[in-house]
Amino acid sequence: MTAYNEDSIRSLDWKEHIRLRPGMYIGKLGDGSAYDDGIYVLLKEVVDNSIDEFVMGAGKTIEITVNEHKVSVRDYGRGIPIGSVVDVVSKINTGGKYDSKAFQKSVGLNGVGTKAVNALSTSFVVQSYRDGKTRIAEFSKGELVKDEEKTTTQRNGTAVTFYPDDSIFRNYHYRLEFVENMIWNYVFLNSGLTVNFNGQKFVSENGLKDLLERNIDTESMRYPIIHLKGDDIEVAITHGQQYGEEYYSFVNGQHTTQGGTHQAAFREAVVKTVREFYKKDFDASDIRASIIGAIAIKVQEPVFESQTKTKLGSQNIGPEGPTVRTFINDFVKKALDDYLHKHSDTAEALQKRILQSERERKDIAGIKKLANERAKKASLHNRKLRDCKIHYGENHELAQQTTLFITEGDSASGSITKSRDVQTQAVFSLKGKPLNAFGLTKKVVYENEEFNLLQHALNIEDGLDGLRYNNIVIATDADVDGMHIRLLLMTFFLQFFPDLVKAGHVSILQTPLFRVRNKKETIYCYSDEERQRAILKLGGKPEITRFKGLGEISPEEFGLFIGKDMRLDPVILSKEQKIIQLLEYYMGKNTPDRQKHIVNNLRIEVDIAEEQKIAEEELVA
Ligand SMILES: Nc1ncnc2c1ncn2[C@@H]1O[C@H](COP(=O)(O)OP(=O)(O)OP(=O)(O)O)[C@@H](O)[C@H]1O
Repeated sequence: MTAYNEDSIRSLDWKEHIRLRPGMYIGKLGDGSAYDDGIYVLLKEVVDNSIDEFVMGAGKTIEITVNEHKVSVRDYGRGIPIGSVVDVVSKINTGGKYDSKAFQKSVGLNGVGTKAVNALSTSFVVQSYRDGKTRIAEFSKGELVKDEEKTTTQRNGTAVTFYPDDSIFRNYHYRLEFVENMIWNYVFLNSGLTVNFNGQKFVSENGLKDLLERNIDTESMRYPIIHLKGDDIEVAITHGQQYGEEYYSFVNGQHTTQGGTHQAAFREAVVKTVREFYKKDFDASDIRASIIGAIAIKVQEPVFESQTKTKLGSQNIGPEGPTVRTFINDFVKKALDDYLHKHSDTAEALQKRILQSERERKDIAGIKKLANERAKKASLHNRKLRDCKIHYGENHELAQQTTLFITEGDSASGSITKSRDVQTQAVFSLKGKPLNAFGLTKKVVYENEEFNLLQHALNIEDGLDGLRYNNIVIATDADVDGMHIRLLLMTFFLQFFPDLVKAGHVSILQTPLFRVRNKKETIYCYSDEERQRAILKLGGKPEITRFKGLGEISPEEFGLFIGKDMRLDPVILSKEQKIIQLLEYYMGKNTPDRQKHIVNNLRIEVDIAEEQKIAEEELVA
């Protein structure tokens, strides 16, 4: 046993602590391929401060520039008081928001945000402009390297520029699609605010109504968006054509991607109000089918269930307020009921939609029952699924990391099974190519054994609430067959579970194309460019191996690619994307260049194009 005495006791200074336990401050590390990776939290911590200035009535415009590795934010707020510029970003629990009433409905008043960004950046520069004076302070990993004060003619405000530390965020790069989404959410939730992001102007007049319009296929809407606003609450609702429900929820401007008490109350309140309005005891699932809703509320001292603040746990609106549930229910009941009374066309369309869902549900009730019995039996000895121990949604610090790999072929699934982390990583093995689900109805999800078991493994039959894994990772070979399986799986998800894709749960596993090594070092390369860099780096004549399929990679080696340095390519739907058209285009029967289309629209162009090229070369050879 090692000695335990005074010398064993250490006291970390603030930056050491943040760098030792970054997860405590900013959640997941990761390379930026998931929307909830830490590098986006860094960005948010800085922008949130500028938003607070806007909320205080200072500075209607915020300028944000993000490239793959660097973030700059300039606001025209009041500017950090010149004498405090260094302290507010480098002394823990230092801030100007503790006593202010104006900030009571903010997401965090801990005085921690910028310090975390500072400590986790190789370079962090903060500059305040205030009444003719400016002070600029520069840090590296939290260490002050420069501090200068001079006069200025620039407008008041604050500018922050930082580069996340790539020894902590390995191989990271900002995905601009994710950042763009964040920016949109900021402007939807702050009317009157203009954000200039990478030279483009973002502004919203109609808040959550604009949000829904941006996120859904407006042509498929069953009736015009219902948009209701009250004190500290705003909601928007419509019904589309897609399977599943889709919600966007916010608390004090924070996007609660995992929902929470407010979202649950909203779902409940809509059902209740609708039933009362039509005086019919509709099945809740028929009212909710294809619903697309958004809700934003303000709460005093909100309580979150996770440290990344993605799930609201608050039971009450504030220390003296009503419960979240009562508050939302009262508002929806009155406002939605009023609205339906005043808009009979909408009321009619809504009822029609509910009745249609009811018919569809009854149509497949028989087969559903059978399939569920089958799945129950199968899950007792479900050979397709090798489960992990922890699941998403459980109150466990590793719940965010839960991952289901969907693989094809015995060798690949064997490798993953052997090298995975049994705590958080599960494997679902497909037997050959899945069915092309394009154009089929939900019935097939029950009829087709593979789909049925997959649906049960994920536990998403009745919506995403019970989802068992945060990340659903398609892990197929990078050849033509593997690509085809990928497309088929994406078709399945896009068609029947678009909410899963939109919520950012689905991605594709990148595996290295090459291994470059000498006696001392091994570098795995995911592109030709990386291979060239590796050869330069190692010098001499390193050994170069091309990996052709997942099956060729040994389990030991595979462990490296699904561990800490796992690279994922998220499946992202862009705003212009209409799922139905998209599927028609590339999974329909008569479209010769559909592959090109999916490539562009799913934003994984580089990889597919590259893999396609390689696969074609291989076929020729
Ligand atoms: N853009 C800004 N304009 C004006 N003041 C700022 C700006 N950015 C930071 N500050 C000041 O620095 C303080 C510390 O900011 P920091 O982000 O570290 O913590 P916080 O916002 O107080 O709390 P949280 O931990 O929730 O982020 C703020 O309270 C504010 O007084």
